[in-house]
Amino acid sequence: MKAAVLVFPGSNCDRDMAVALHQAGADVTMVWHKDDRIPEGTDLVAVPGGFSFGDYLRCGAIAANAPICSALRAHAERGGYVLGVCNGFQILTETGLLPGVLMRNARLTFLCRTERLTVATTDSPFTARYKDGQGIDIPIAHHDGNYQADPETLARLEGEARIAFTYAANPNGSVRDIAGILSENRRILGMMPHPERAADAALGGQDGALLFAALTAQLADA
Ligand SMILES: NC(=O)CC[C@H](N)C(=O)O
Repeated sequence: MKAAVLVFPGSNCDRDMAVALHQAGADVTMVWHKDDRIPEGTDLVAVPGGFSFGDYLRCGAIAANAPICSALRAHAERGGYVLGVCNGFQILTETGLLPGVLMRNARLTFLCRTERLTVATTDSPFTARYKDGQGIDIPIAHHDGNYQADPETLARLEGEARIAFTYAANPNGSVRDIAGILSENRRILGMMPHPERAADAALGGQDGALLFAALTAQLADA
C-alpha cells in the first residue's frame, strides 16, 4: 500500500502517523501543504492531528484551503482512501469530504486521556479487523472534538451504518456519542481519537494497530 501523510504548519502527529502506517507495512511519503499534487499511485492519504495554522478561525479551516486539499479532494473523488485523525477529521469536515462539524468540547477544556470506544461497524476497510461492538482504548487530545450534525445527516449516518466508533463515556458532548464517521463509499474515515498513539506496545496500547493492519491488508494488492 502506498500512503501519503499531509503536513501543515502546526501538524504534530504526522510522524506518529507515518510510523504507524510504516509498521503496518505501508510505503509512506510525507507531503507538504503547499504541494499541489499527491504522489502518483497513492492509495491512502492520511491527514494527521495537530494544530494546523494555530487553530486560527476554526480548527482545520485554513488547512482545508491549502493547495494540497484540492489534490486531496480529487483523490477522494477518484475513490481514493482517506484517514483523518483529530485535526485531520476537522480538516475533512472543513473540506466537505465528511459531513458535520467539530465544535468546542462541551466543558470547554482541552482533554488529553485514553477513552474507551465502541466499534459501531466492522463494515469498512478501517474497522474490518475489529469485532462488532468491541471496546477499544484509544487516546484523545483535543479541545474541539464535539461532533454535531443536523438531524437528517445523523439519520443518514445511522441508517447507512456510517458511524464507525462511539465513545463509551462521552467526554466532549458529541451528538450520539460519535467519535468517528465514514463517507458514503466507506473509503474516508474521520475520527477524533488517535489510533496512531495506540499502535505499538511501547506507546502503552495496541488497540489502534488493528485499524492500520486492516487498511494495509485491504490495500496490499491495490
Ligand atoms: N490532537 C489534535 O489533532 C488536536 C486538534 C485541535 N487542535 C483541537 O485541539 O481540537
